[in-house]
Amino acid sequence: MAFCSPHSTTSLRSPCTTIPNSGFRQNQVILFTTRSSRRSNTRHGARTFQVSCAVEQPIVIGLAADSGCGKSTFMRRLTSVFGGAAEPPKGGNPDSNTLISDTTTVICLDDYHSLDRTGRKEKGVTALDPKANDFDLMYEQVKAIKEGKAIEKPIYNHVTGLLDPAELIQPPKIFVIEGLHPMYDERVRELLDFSIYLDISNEVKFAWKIQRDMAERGHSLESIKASIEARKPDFDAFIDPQKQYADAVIEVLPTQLIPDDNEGKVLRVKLIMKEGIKFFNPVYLFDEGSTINWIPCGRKLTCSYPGIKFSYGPDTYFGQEVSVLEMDGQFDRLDELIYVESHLSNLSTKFYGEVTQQMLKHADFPGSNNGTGLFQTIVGLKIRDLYEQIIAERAGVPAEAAKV
Ligand SMILES: Nc1ncnc2c1ncn2[C@@H]1O[C@H](COP(=O)(O)OP(=O)(O)OP(=O)(O)O)[C@@H](O)[C@H]1O
Ligand SMILES: O=C(CO)[C@H](O)[C@H](O)COP(=O)(O)O
Repeated sequence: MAFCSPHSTTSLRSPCTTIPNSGFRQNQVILFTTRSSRRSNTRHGARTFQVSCAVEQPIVIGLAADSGCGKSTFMRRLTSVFGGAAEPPKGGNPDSNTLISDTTTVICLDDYHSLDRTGRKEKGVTALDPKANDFDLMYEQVKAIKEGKAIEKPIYNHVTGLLDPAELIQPPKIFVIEGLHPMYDERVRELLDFSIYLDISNEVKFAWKIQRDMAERGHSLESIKASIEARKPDFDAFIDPQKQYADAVIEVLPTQLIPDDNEGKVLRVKLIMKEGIKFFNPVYLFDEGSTINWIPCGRKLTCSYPGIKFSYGPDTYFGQEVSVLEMDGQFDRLDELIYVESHLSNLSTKFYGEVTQQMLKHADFPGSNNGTGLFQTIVGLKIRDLYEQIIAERAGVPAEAAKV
């Protein structure tokens, strides 16, 4: 398919020629960004220009969390709810951080690091520091995607620690920005149709990091501790405060079912859902708005020590009204989750048992036997529902007609 002529003559990667299998439609707006220097650890000459005029307007979802806190796992669950597998852009940089499926494109905001690894070291800043990130470009490009324009997004290469040449990102139906700062910059925050924060307590983060970085990456216990400690001041200053802006927060804490537990294997997980968000109806247990404690273990749910406890009720979070659903403990048999599912309402499922089916499908993902997997799956379903309602509203048709 051929592109129209750009309004600017900046030298680009074939902006006006045929790109096979690009999926571009005629009359689509394409916003390109170029940078004159790739080697530099700061960005120079970033520019954008428009090619023609256009069409589809994606919904934009923000997912914030610290590194190693389950963003990728969550994204795999979300993509699966829409069907189809998510893959890096075909034929592109093998170290791309982007994942594309039929419906969703997930970009990692690490790609907006303005300082590479050496640059951060020289300046004595961490990747969590806003000074190491280009929020102007992030805003400009998320806005462009939201307007249905394609972008040339930079790539931060986690293997080399360098800023790689940009990759072409086309507007999908659902555009997810995941990373350290999706809700940090007010301009970017305003573009989000829905936002999620994964709030992993220090104890649990430490346990997960040890599990991954010691077992899979050969790091020592001391180096893991040191890395967590080194990040903590900037995490507290720049990442953690974003949770007040999230429409849904998944908070992961040590269990209260085992006194003084320090293993971090059994988890207490809270799904904190803001009230009054358009197209988002919080999930509830038994009776909307009531306060409920429920121990489902018994004839219909097999539970070994320490058991499972659910709680649900209204609360406030950063001064805002929320509903909180909590699960402490873990499932012995995932197929029995259907019993729990049948007591939850407003799940936005398309058929009875869809939550259980999704969980069984990804039983090998981290957290599938506890509230992290359950609540990530539920939030995935809520995002699908939100998308369908937004599309229906735009088209002026009933939500049923916009089902994916
Ligand atoms: N729900 C969970 N239960 C137990 N462990 C988990 C869970 N989620 C993530 N982990 C652990 O944390 C590791 C990192 O998870 P994941 O890759 O999803 O996080 P991430 O935020 O995308 O990380 P990064 O930003 O470093 O790429 C996993 O390999 C696993 O060890
Ligand atoms: O906080 C992070 C988000 O993933 C990373 O540490 C940051 O992107 C820097 O990456 P690297 O350690 O590969 O240089």
